[in-house]
Amino acid sequence: MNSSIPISDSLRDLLSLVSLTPANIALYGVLAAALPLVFTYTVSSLNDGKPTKDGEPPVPPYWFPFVGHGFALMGGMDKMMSRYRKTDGGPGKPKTLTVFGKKMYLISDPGSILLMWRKSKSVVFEPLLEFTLKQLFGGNDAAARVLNVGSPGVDQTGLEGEMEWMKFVHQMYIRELGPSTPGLENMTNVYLRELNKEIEKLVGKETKEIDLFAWVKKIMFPASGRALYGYKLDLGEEMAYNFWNWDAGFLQLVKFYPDFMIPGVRASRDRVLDALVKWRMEVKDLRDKIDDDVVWEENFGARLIRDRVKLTEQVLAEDDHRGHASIHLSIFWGLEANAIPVACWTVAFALLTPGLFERLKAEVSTAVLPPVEGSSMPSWDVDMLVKLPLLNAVWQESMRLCVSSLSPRVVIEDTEIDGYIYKKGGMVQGMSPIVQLEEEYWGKDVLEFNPDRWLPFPGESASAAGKRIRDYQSKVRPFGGGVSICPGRHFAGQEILATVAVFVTAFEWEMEGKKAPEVNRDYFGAGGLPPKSDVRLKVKRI
Ligand code: HEM
Repeated sequence: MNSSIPISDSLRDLLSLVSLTPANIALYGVLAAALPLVFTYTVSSLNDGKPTKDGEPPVPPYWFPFVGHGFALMGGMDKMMSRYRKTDGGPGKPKTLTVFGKKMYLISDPGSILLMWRKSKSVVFEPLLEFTLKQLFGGNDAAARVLNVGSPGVDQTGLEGEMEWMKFVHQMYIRELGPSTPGLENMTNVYLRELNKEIEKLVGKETKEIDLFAWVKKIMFPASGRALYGYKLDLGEEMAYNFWNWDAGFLQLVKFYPDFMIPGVRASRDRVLDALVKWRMEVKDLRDKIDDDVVWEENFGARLIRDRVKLTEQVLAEDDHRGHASIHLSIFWGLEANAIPVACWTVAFALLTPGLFERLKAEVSTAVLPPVEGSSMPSWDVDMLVKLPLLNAVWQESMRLCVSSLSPRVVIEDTEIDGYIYKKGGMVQGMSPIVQLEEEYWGKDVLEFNPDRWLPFPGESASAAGKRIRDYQSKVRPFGGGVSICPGRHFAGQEILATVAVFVTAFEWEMEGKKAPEVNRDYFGAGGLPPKSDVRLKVKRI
């Protein structure tokens, strides 16, 4: 008899579950909503770690049908990858994500990223040009059309027979920004001259307290702007404010944030566009009066810009001011937005890493030349400067820690990379920032600034050191790769190395007890990363 009591109790429990009380209705609602999620998660977990039936990289488990990995992605690609990294027990396994029915492939093995760049006929950047131009640089349909002509993976209906603007521009990059070209040499010389002028304006013999990052930005923004765009573009304080205010919202623009969530970002970008409109109006009639052989002059700056202005005028209506300005803004952003933060970090580490300042000062003194007439600042043998091992090591290590460049591509034909199939229509992200900070490649001190890892270790043979350092170089790719690799990388290198040389040579610094700030990694994928805080130092001219 005793045993009947529990049976009737459980029956009562069961009946109470099926009776339709409001509490039960709510419970069933929750269960009904959870069921598809649990089902999706269970099925996707069963396939975890295996290639898909089409041979694509494995799909990590996810909960939400259709939304797929969308929510996880919103939490940040870096956090997502570090979770997968833990589950995989090692680095470098590629992943297929599904996001609102679309495929996104994440590649985080350095060798596979390189292979992906080499497949430049079927894995291309061009289908993203229109999005980039409109969403980030404020371009219009007419300007997007210009970039789309001849672009692989972009429907060419209605574009046949028009000029392939991007093709010409890529040729110009090689001609004007390539190593040892007169274009590059002149830009670097102008940059150094303008850097010196800005410094002479701002620093004297009396000691001054500064915020290091803000101060380096203030000096470099007009100097590098003039090296590319000449003297007629407004590079004053308001322009700088608008530029950095817009740049700070860059990731949110990529994610289509509305204006109320990023107040002032689009408005600041429009002010920068206005400045470019004003500049073009002022200089455009001079373009045919300047000899083709002139590599740099004050109106257009570098010949590259003069040639881009001429080319753009062949394909856009003369009065499409926004169209012209947005195309000119893209290279202006490339120039300022990445190189300046990287230079700030390189200077900060050079000054604030114990013992480094004196070593660097001694090394760069071998490339110093007497000041040019009319200047109180040293000048430089740039060819020597760019070969200095410690200076380069400091730059490489700063980029490893402080640049977060993704390399987005679209698959336009099914493509095999390292044994996996990447399907047409999918988007690919080369996850170089993950490689740069992977403990298995760099060791326990992966997050520490250690320029000496880029130099031969004590007792290491030259060939072993060369091999190790080449291997390291293959794991730091801040400039992307393949045919869309950053064309400004040689100028960036020269300008950053020269800036560090000037900053360790021409000033007396008071930096007792100060440390380089922490890197703000919330900006994953944004290029040159900002610091979490500024650092106050005292400085005066020697
Ligand atoms: C440290 C500084 C810099 C970094 C980290 C950087 C990074 C990058 C990256 C990651 C890309 C995309 C590459 C890819 O898709 O694989 C890129 C493209 C580009 N960069 Fe840079 N960049 C820097 C400096 C510069 C400078 C100084 C200029 C101008 C002189 C410049 C102009 C450009 C342009 C025009 C593109 C687009 C290329 C195209 O149309 O295919 N960049 N940069």
